[in-house]
Amino acid sequence: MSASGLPFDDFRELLSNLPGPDTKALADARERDAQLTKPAGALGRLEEIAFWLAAWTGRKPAVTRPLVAIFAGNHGVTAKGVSPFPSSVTAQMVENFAAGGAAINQICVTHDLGLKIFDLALDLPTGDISEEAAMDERTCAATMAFGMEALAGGTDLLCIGEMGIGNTTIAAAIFYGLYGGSAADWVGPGTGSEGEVLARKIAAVEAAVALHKPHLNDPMEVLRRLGGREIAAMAGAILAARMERIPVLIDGYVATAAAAVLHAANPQALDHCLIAHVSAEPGHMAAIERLGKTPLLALGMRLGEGTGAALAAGIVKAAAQCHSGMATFAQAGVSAKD
Ligand SMILES: O=C(O)c1ccc[n+]([C@@H]2O[C@H](COP(=O)([O-])O)[C@@H](O)[C@H]2O)c1
Ligand SMILES: Cc1cc2nc[nH]c2cc1C
Repeated sequence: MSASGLPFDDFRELLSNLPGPDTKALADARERDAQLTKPAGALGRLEEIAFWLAAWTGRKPAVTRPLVAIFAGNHGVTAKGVSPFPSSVTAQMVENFAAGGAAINQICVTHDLGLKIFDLALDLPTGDISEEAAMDERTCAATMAFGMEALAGGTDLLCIGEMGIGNTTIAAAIFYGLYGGSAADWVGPGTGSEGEVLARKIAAVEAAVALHKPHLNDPMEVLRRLGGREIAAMAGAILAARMERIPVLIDGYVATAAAAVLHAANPQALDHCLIAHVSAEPGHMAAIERLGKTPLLALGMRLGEGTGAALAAGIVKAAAQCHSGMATFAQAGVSAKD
Protein backbone atom coordinates (compact mmCIF):
# COMPACT_ATOMS: atom_id res chain seq x y z
CA MET A 1 0.00 0.00 0.00
CA SER A 2 1.17 3.55 -0.63
CA ALA A 3 2.46 5.90 2.07
CA SER A 4 -0.69 7.99 1.67
CA GLY A 5 -2.72 4.98 2.76
CA LEU A 6 -4.82 5.04 -0.40
CA PRO A 7 -4.69 1.48 -1.72
CA PHE A 8 -5.12 2.42 -5.39
CA ASP A 9 -2.27 4.93 -5.45
CA ASP A 10 0.44 2.33 -6.11
CA PHE A 11 -1.46 0.93 -9.05
CA ARG A 12 -2.10 4.36 -10.51
CA GLU A 13 1.62 5.05 -10.17
CA LEU A 14 2.58 1.73 -11.81
CA LEU A 15 0.13 2.33 -14.65
CA SER A 16 1.58 5.75 -15.39
CA ASN A 17 5.18 4.44 -15.49
CA LEU A 18 5.05 1.28 -17.57
CA PRO A 19 8.23 -0.11 -19.14
CA GLY A 20 8.35 0.02 -22.94
CA PRO A 21 9.53 -2.56 -25.46
CA ASP A 22 13.19 -3.62 -25.81
CA THR A 23 14.08 -2.04 -29.13
CA LYS A 24 17.48 -3.80 -29.38
CA ALA A 25 15.97 -7.28 -28.94
CA LEU A 26 13.28 -6.33 -31.45
CA ALA A 27 15.84 -5.16 -34.03
CA ASP A 28 17.88 -8.35 -33.51
CA ALA A 29 14.80 -10.50 -34.09
CA ARG A 30 13.92 -8.61 -37.28
CA GLU A 31 17.47 -9.03 -38.53
CA ARG A 32 17.49 -12.77 -37.87
CA ASP A 33 14.02 -13.23 -39.37
CA ALA A 34 15.25 -11.71 -42.64
CA GLN A 35 17.89 -14.45 -42.92
CA LEU A 36 15.69 -17.47 -42.26
CA THR A 37 14.99 -19.99 -45.03
CA LYS A 38 11.62 -18.67 -46.22
CA PRO A 39 10.42 -15.86 -48.46
CA ALA A 40 10.21 -12.57 -46.53
CA GLY A 41 6.99 -12.43 -44.52
CA ALA A 42 5.94 -15.94 -45.51
CA LEU A 43 5.23 -16.96 -41.91
CA GLY A 44 2.75 -14.12 -41.69
CA ARG A 45 1.57 -13.37 -38.19
CA LEU A 46 3.97 -15.93 -36.71
CA GLU A 47 6.76 -13.50 -37.55
CA GLU A 48 4.94 -10.67 -35.81
CA ILE A 49 4.50 -12.89 -32.78
CA ALA A 50 8.23 -13.64 -32.68
CA PHE A 51 8.97 -9.90 -32.81
CA TRP A 52 6.44 -9.29 -30.06
CA LEU A 53 8.12 -11.93 -27.87
CA ALA A 54 11.52 -10.31 -28.44
CA ALA A 55 10.25 -6.80 -27.74
CA TRP A 56 8.49 -7.69 -24.50
CA THR A 57 10.94 -10.21 -23.04
CA GLY A 58 14.08 -8.35 -24.14
CA ARG A 59 15.53 -11.66 -25.34
CA LYS A 60 15.66 -13.90 -28.37
CA PRO A 61 12.13 -15.29 -28.83
CA ALA A 62 11.66 -18.40 -26.68
CA VAL A 63 8.86 -20.01 -24.71
CA THR A 64 10.19 -22.52 -22.20
CA ARG A 65 7.89 -22.12 -19.19
CA PRO A 66 4.40 -21.25 -20.45
CA LEU A 67 1.79 -20.97 -17.71
CA VAL A 68 -2.00 -20.85 -17.70
CA ALA A 69 -3.28 -19.00 -14.62
CA ILE A 70 -6.99 -19.36 -13.86
CA PHE A 71 -8.52 -16.97 -11.35
CA ALA A 72 -11.87 -17.96 -9.85
CA GLY A 73 -14.38 -15.73 -8.06
CA ASN A 74 -18.04 -15.53 -7.12
CA HIS A 75 -20.43 -12.66 -7.73
CA GLY A 76 -23.27 -11.18 -5.67
CA VAL A 77 -25.12 -10.21 -8.84
CA THR A 78 -26.02 -13.90 -9.36
CA ALA A 79 -28.80 -13.23 -6.79
CA LYS A 80 -30.55 -11.41 -9.65
CA GLY A 81 -30.86 -14.66 -11.63
CA VAL A 82 -28.40 -13.73 -14.39
CA SER A 83 -26.91 -17.18 -15.06
CA PRO A 84 -28.47 -20.55 -15.83
CA PHE A 85 -25.93 -22.17 -13.46
CA PRO A 86 -25.73 -21.84 -9.65
CA SER A 87 -22.70 -20.12 -8.06
CA SER A 88 -21.71 -23.45 -6.51
CA VAL A 89 -20.46 -24.48 -9.97
CA THR A 90 -17.49 -22.12 -9.58
CA ALA A 91 -16.00 -24.17 -6.72
CA GLN A 92 -17.03 -27.43 -8.40
CA MET A 93 -15.19 -26.48 -11.56
CA VAL A 94 -12.13 -25.48 -9.50
CA GLU A 95 -12.19 -29.04 -8.16
CA ASN A 96 -12.52 -30.31 -11.72
CA PHE A 97 -9.48 -28.25 -12.81
CA ALA A 98 -7.50 -29.71 -9.89
CA ALA A 99 -8.57 -33.24 -10.84
CA GLY A 100 -7.61 -32.74 -14.50
CA GLY A 101 -11.11 -33.18 -15.90
CA ALA A 102 -11.77 -29.83 -17.57
CA ALA A 103 -11.19 -28.69 -21.16
CA ILE A 104 -8.31 -26.49 -20.02
CA ASN A 105 -6.48 -29.50 -18.60
CA GLN A 106 -6.60 -31.25 -21.96
CA ILE A 107 -5.28 -28.21 -23.86
CA CYS A 108 -2.48 -27.80 -21.32
CA VAL A 109 -1.53 -31.44 -21.92
CA THR A 110 -1.72 -30.91 -25.69
CA HIS A 111 0.64 -27.92 -25.68
CA ASP A 112 2.71 -28.81 -22.60
CA LEU A 113 1.62 -25.80 -20.54
CA GLY A 114 1.79 -25.37 -16.78
CA LEU A 115 -1.50 -24.72 -15.00
CA LYS A 116 -2.17 -22.88 -11.75
CA ILE A 117 -5.58 -22.23 -10.24
CA PHE A 118 -6.18 -19.36 -7.85
CA ASP A 119 -9.52 -19.37 -6.08
CA LEU A 120 -10.41 -16.07 -4.53
CA ALA A 121 -12.62 -16.31 -1.44
CA LEU A 122 -15.30 -18.33 -3.24
CA ASP A 123 -17.43 -18.42 -0.08
CA LEU A 124 -17.48 -14.63 -0.06
CA PRO A 125 -19.20 -13.36 -3.20
CA THR A 126 -18.62 -9.73 -4.13
CA GLY A 127 -21.37 -7.15 -3.63
CA ASP A 128 -24.26 -7.20 -6.11
CA ILE A 129 -23.11 -4.55 -8.57
CA SER A 130 -26.69 -3.57 -9.38
CA GLU A 131 -27.12 -2.47 -5.74
CA GLU A 132 -23.65 -1.65 -4.38
CA ALA A 133 -19.96 -1.67 -5.26
CA ALA A 134 -18.50 -5.12 -5.91
CA MET A 135 -15.56 -4.40 -3.58
CA ASP A 136 -14.20 -1.73 -1.30
CA GLU A 137 -10.94 -0.12 -2.36
CA ARG A 138 -8.80 -2.10 0.08
CA THR A 139 -10.21 -5.45 -1.07
CA CYS A 140 -9.84 -4.55 -4.72
CA ALA A 141 -6.24 -3.40 -4.29
CA ALA A 142 -5.34 -6.46 -2.17
CA THR A 143 -6.86 -8.74 -4.81
CA MET A 144 -4.87 -7.03 -7.56
CA ALA A 145 -1.76 -7.52 -5.43
CA PHE A 146 -2.65 -11.21 -5.05
CA GLY A 147 -2.91 -11.46 -8.83
CA MET A 148 0.53 -9.90 -9.16
CA GLU A 149 1.96 -12.52 -6.80
CA ALA A 150 0.57 -15.27 -9.00
CA LEU A 151 3.64 -14.93 -11.22
CA ALA A 152 6.07 -15.59 -8.39
CA GLY A 153 6.84 -19.14 -9.54
CA GLY A 154 8.12 -17.77 -12.84
CA THR A 155 6.96 -18.09 -16.44
CA ASP A 156 7.92 -16.71 -19.84
CA LEU A 157 4.42 -16.77 -21.35
CA LEU A 158 1.34 -16.10 -19.23
CA CYS A 159 -2.09 -17.26 -20.37
CA ILE A 160 -4.83 -15.48 -18.42
CA GLY A 161 -8.09 -17.31 -17.76
CA GLU A 162 -10.95 -17.26 -15.25
CA MET A 163 -13.87 -19.14 -13.78
CA GLY A 164 -16.84 -17.48 -12.10
CA ILE A 165 -20.54 -18.05 -12.47
CA GLY A 166 -22.13 -14.67 -13.25
CA ASN A 167 -18.98 -13.07 -14.57
CA THR A 168 -20.21 -12.46 -18.11
CA THR A 169 -22.69 -10.05 -16.47
CA ILE A 170 -19.73 -8.43 -14.72
CA ALA A 171 -17.71 -8.20 -17.95
CA ALA A 172 -20.68 -6.70 -19.81
CA ALA A 173 -21.08 -4.07 -17.06
CA ILE A 174 -17.39 -3.20 -17.30
CA PHE A 175 -17.55 -2.77 -21.08
CA TYR A 176 -20.76 -0.77 -20.86
CA GLY A 177 -19.23 1.35 -18.09
CA LEU A 178 -16.05 1.98 -20.08
CA TYR A 179 -17.41 2.27 -23.61
CA GLY A 180 -21.09 3.24 -23.37
CA GLY A 181 -23.69 2.24 -25.96
CA SER A 182 -26.52 0.29 -24.37
CA ALA A 183 -26.51 -2.61 -21.91
CA ALA A 184 -27.98 -4.87 -24.60
CA ASP A 185 -24.97 -4.14 -26.83
CA TRP A 186 -22.67 -5.83 -24.30
CA VAL A 187 -24.82 -8.55 -22.74
CA GLY A 188 -24.73 -12.01 -24.34
CA PRO A 189 -25.67 -15.56 -23.43
CA GLY A 190 -22.58 -16.42 -21.35
CA THR A 191 -23.13 -20.03 -20.26
CA GLY A 192 -26.46 -20.08 -22.10
CA SER A 193 -28.77 -17.32 -20.80
CA GLU A 194 -31.80 -16.70 -22.95
CA GLY A 195 -35.33 -15.40 -22.54
CA GLU A 196 -36.06 -14.11 -19.02
CA VAL A 197 -32.56 -14.85 -17.73
CA LEU A 198 -31.08 -12.76 -20.54
CA ALA A 199 -33.60 -9.97 -19.84
CA ARG A 200 -32.62 -9.99 -16.14
CA LYS A 201 -28.97 -9.86 -17.15
CA ILE A 202 -29.54 -6.77 -19.31
CA ALA A 203 -31.56 -5.15 -16.49
CA ALA A 204 -28.82 -5.87 -13.93
CA VAL A 205 -26.13 -4.37 -16.17
CA GLU A 206 -28.33 -1.35 -16.87
CA ALA A 207 -28.99 -0.82 -13.14
CA ALA A 208 -25.34 -1.30 -12.19
CA VAL A 209 -24.01 1.25 -14.66
CA ALA A 210 -26.76 3.76 -13.78
CA LEU A 211 -25.99 3.37 -10.05
CA HIS A 212 -22.22 3.83 -10.36
CA LYS A 213 -22.28 6.28 -13.29
CA PRO A 214 -20.80 9.32 -11.48
CA HIS A 215 -17.60 7.34 -10.72
CA LEU A 216 -17.03 5.51 -13.98
CA ASN A 217 -14.63 7.99 -15.55
CA ASP A 218 -11.96 6.45 -13.27
CA PRO A 219 -10.95 2.96 -14.56
CA MET A 220 -9.91 1.82 -11.06
CA GLU A 221 -13.40 2.69 -9.84
CA VAL A 222 -14.89 0.74 -12.76
CA LEU A 223 -12.88 -2.26 -11.55
CA ARG A 224 -13.84 -1.85 -7.90
CA ARG A 225 -17.52 -1.07 -8.44
CA LEU A 226 -18.43 -3.22 -11.45
CA GLY A 227 -15.71 -5.89 -11.27
CA GLY A 228 -15.07 -9.00 -9.26
CA ARG A 229 -12.26 -10.69 -7.41
CA GLU A 230 -11.06 -12.73 -10.39
CA ILE A 231 -11.27 -9.62 -12.58
CA ALA A 232 -9.11 -7.62 -10.15
CA ALA A 233 -6.63 -10.49 -9.84
CA MET A 234 -6.37 -10.81 -13.63
CA ALA A 235 -5.74 -7.06 -13.91
CA GLY A 236 -2.98 -7.39 -11.29
CA ALA A 237 -1.41 -10.36 -13.06
CA ILE A 238 -1.40 -8.59 -16.45
CA LEU A 239 0.20 -5.54 -14.85
CA ALA A 240 2.82 -7.61 -12.99
CA ALA A 241 3.67 -9.42 -16.23
CA ARG A 242 4.44 -6.06 -17.85
CA MET A 243 6.77 -5.10 -15.01
CA GLU A 244 8.50 -8.50 -15.19
CA ARG A 245 8.79 -8.61 -19.00
CA ILE A 246 6.43 -11.55 -19.44
CA PRO A 247 4.25 -11.59 -22.58
CA VAL A 248 0.57 -12.31 -21.95
CA LEU A 249 -2.19 -14.08 -23.85
CA ILE A 250 -5.65 -12.87 -22.84
CA ASP A 251 -8.45 -15.41 -23.06
CA GLY A 252 -12.11 -14.57 -23.82
CA TYR A 253 -14.79 -12.03 -23.08
CA VAL A 254 -14.29 -11.98 -19.31
CA ALA A 255 -10.48 -11.85 -19.27
CA THR A 256 -10.68 -9.06 -21.87
CA ALA A 257 -12.80 -7.00 -19.45
CA ALA A 258 -9.99 -7.12 -16.87
CA ALA A 259 -7.52 -6.08 -19.57
CA ALA A 260 -9.83 -3.27 -20.73
CA VAL A 261 -9.66 -1.61 -17.31
CA LEU A 262 -5.87 -1.36 -17.60
CA HIS A 263 -6.15 -0.08 -21.17
CA ALA A 264 -8.56 2.63 -20.04
CA ALA A 265 -6.00 3.73 -17.45
CA ASN A 266 -3.15 3.72 -19.96
CA PRO A 267 -3.65 2.97 -23.68
CA GLN A 268 -0.18 1.35 -23.79
CA ALA A 269 -0.90 -0.99 -20.87
CA LEU A 270 -1.69 -3.97 -23.09
CA ASP A 271 1.18 -3.67 -25.56
CA HIS A 272 2.74 -6.81 -24.02
CA CYS A 273 -0.54 -8.71 -24.52
CA LEU A 274 -2.25 -10.46 -27.40
CA ILE A 275 -5.94 -11.27 -27.48
CA ALA A 276 -5.84 -15.04 -27.95
CA HIS A 277 -9.25 -15.53 -29.50
CA VAL A 278 -12.55 -13.87 -30.16
CA SER A 279 -15.22 -15.57 -28.10
CA ALA A 280 -18.71 -16.30 -29.40
CA GLU A 281 -19.98 -13.80 -26.82
CA PRO A 282 -21.51 -11.14 -29.11
CA GLY A 283 -19.80 -8.09 -27.55
CA HIS A 284 -16.31 -9.51 -27.56
CA MET A 285 -15.19 -8.31 -31.00
CA ALA A 286 -16.37 -4.77 -30.31
CA ALA A 287 -14.38 -4.77 -27.07
CA ILE A 288 -11.28 -6.13 -28.82
CA GLU A 289 -11.58 -3.37 -31.43
CA ARG A 290 -11.67 -0.77 -28.66
CA LEU A 291 -8.33 -2.15 -27.51
CA GLY A 292 -6.90 -1.82 -31.01
CA LYS A 293 -6.17 -5.56 -31.16
CA THR A 294 -6.73 -8.39 -33.65
CA PRO A 295 -7.49 -11.77 -32.07
CA LEU A 296 -5.28 -14.69 -33.03
CA LEU A 297 -8.08 -17.26 -33.25
CA ALA A 298 -11.80 -17.36 -34.02
CA LEU A 299 -13.06 -20.82 -33.17
CA GLY A 300 -16.54 -20.03 -31.91
CA MET A 301 -15.49 -20.91 -28.35
CA ARG A 302 -17.24 -19.42 -25.32
CA LEU A 303 -15.91 -21.40 -22.40
CA GLY A 304 -13.48 -19.15 -20.56
CA GLU A 305 -11.15 -20.98 -18.10
CA GLY A 306 -8.17 -19.97 -20.28
CA THR A 307 -8.97 -22.36 -23.12
CA GLY A 308 -8.59 -19.86 -25.97
CA ALA A 309 -5.35 -18.50 -24.48
CA ALA A 310 -3.96 -22.01 -24.03
CA LEU A 311 -4.73 -22.87 -27.66
CA ALA A 312 -3.03 -19.68 -28.80
CA ALA A 313 0.00 -20.57 -26.64
CA GLY A 314 0.61 -23.46 -29.06
CA ILE A 315 0.84 -20.94 -31.90
CA VAL A 316 3.13 -18.67 -29.90
CA LYS A 317 5.39 -21.62 -29.07
CA ALA A 318 5.55 -22.51 -32.77
CA ALA A 319 6.40 -18.90 -33.65
CA ALA A 320 9.30 -18.90 -31.18
CA GLN A 321 10.51 -22.31 -32.37
CA CYS A 322 10.48 -21.26 -36.04
CA HIS A 323 12.39 -18.10 -35.19
CA SER A 324 15.06 -19.83 -33.12
CA GLY A 325 15.24 -23.24 -34.81
CA MET A 326 15.14 -22.47 -38.53
CA ALA A 327 18.34 -22.42 -40.53
CA THR A 328 19.46 -19.26 -42.27
CA PHE A 329 19.94 -19.21 -46.06
CA ALA A 330 23.72 -19.25 -45.48
CA GLN A 331 23.60 -22.18 -43.03
CA ALA A 332 21.36 -24.32 -45.24
CA GLY A 333 23.01 -23.44 -48.53
CA VAL A 334 19.70 -22.22 -49.93
CA SER A 335 19.96 -19.45 -52.50
CA ALA A 336 18.48 -16.14 -51.37
CA LYS A 337 16.39 -14.21 -53.89
CA ASP A 338 18.32 -12.33 -56.60
O1 LIG B 1 -14.78 -15.49 -21.59
C1 LIG B 1 -15.68 -15.87 -22.38
O2 LIG B 1 -15.64 -15.64 -23.58
C2 LIG B 1 -16.84 -16.64 -21.80
C3 LIG B 1 -18.04 -16.71 -22.49
C4 LIG B 1 -19.08 -17.43 -21.93
C5 LIG B 1 -18.93 -18.03 -20.68
N1 LIG B 1 -17.75 -17.94 -20.02
C6 LIG B 1 -17.57 -18.63 -18.72
O3 LIG B 1 -18.85 -18.88 -18.16
C7 LIG B 1 -18.93 -18.44 -16.83
C8 LIG B 1 -19.79 -17.20 -16.75
O4 LIG B 1 -20.98 -17.36 -17.46
P1 LIG B 1 -22.34 -16.83 -16.82
O5 LIG B 1 -23.39 -17.21 -17.81
O6 LIG B 1 -22.48 -17.54 -15.50
O7 LIG B 1 -22.16 -15.36 -16.67
C9 LIG B 1 -17.52 -18.15 -16.39
O8 LIG B 1 -17.02 -19.26 -15.68
C10 LIG B 1 -16.76 -17.90 -17.68
O9 LIG B 1 -15.48 -18.48 -17.61
C11 LIG B 1 -16.72 -17.26 -20.56
C1 LIG C 1 -19.66 -26.33 -16.55
C2 LIG C 1 -18.96 -24.99 -16.70
C3 LIG C 1 -17.61 -24.94 -17.03
C4 LIG C 1 -16.97 -23.70 -17.16
N1 LIG C 1 -15.71 -23.33 -17.44
C5 LIG C 1 -15.62 -22.02 -17.45
N2 LIG C 1 -16.81 -21.54 -17.16
C6 LIG C 1 -17.70 -22.54 -16.98
C7 LIG C 1 -19.04 -22.56 -16.66
C8 LIG C 1 -19.70 -23.80 -16.53
C9 LIG C 1 -21.13 -23.81 -16.19
